Amino acid sequence: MSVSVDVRNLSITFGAGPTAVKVLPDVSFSVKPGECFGLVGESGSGKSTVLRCLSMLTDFWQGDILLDGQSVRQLPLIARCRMLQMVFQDPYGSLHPRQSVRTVLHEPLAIHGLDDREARMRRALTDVGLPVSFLDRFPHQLSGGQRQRIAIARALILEPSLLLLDEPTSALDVSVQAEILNLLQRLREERGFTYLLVTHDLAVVDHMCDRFAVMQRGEVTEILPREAIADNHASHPYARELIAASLAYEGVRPATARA
Ligand SMILES: Nc1ncnc2c1ncn2[C@@H]1O[C@H](COP(=O)(O)OP(=O)(O)OP(=O)(O)O)[C@@H](O)[C@H]1O
Repeated sequence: MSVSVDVRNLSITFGAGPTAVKVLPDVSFSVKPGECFGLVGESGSGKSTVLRCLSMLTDFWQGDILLDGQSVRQLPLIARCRMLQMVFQDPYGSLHPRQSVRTVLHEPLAIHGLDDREARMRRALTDVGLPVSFLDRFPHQLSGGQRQRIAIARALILEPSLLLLDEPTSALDVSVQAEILNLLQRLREERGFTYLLVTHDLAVVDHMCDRFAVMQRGEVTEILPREAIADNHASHPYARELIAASLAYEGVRPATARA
């Protein structure tokens, strides 16, 4: 269930002519199978854009993105969806208000022609710690944390190997954040998923990630192991500053301890 990720010389420009902006000039990093790799950095540094390029939600980039050595561009849509899934920041915006949980979970199974659909939907709900009776609920009948669990269940239902997590807890209150992070941690331990996790919060990196890249203005300034946070081992000035600010703010206690 694990997959490696190689991003090589990824670049993208939005717009054309005099208003064109090169948002990612040249990004490279690798993620090992089963690793949780964080992307952190200032707002607008291009973290979400990297995930969108990886998932081909944005497809006009240059460079190479390889999943287990295979170019993501060469993967047919169906195969790509089976290999990687994305969980977005906003559990309110990512679920259609008129679709029941059953519809949300059933749709990918039908598109991919998978059988045993009822059993798969029930298992997905159980996997994310929700009762199967939630199949008949609509988004407005769910709390923010429950919605995010449904978004995770939707991502899991096709049994992908790689999850792209775009600030999966930042729209949630602190105690719910810890629950969702613990859920993601448990799922990775059980299934061996590879995670690529975008976050603003170094406490989340400290809790979840094996390594992380610090981004600034579309560039990876430094790639560090999680252990570099506690005693601020970074050598790039921006990475050092970011970690120092985070340590000063809250001592980068694990997110679970803050709940
Ligand atoms: N479709 C687009 N068209 C034009 N500019 C875009 C587009 N998508 C992103 N950008 C720009 O690219 C830059 C990087 O955006 P991105 O969302 O990747 O940053 P981020 O690091 O994830 O930010 P945040 O932490 O605030 O979510 C921003 O300046 C943004 O305005």
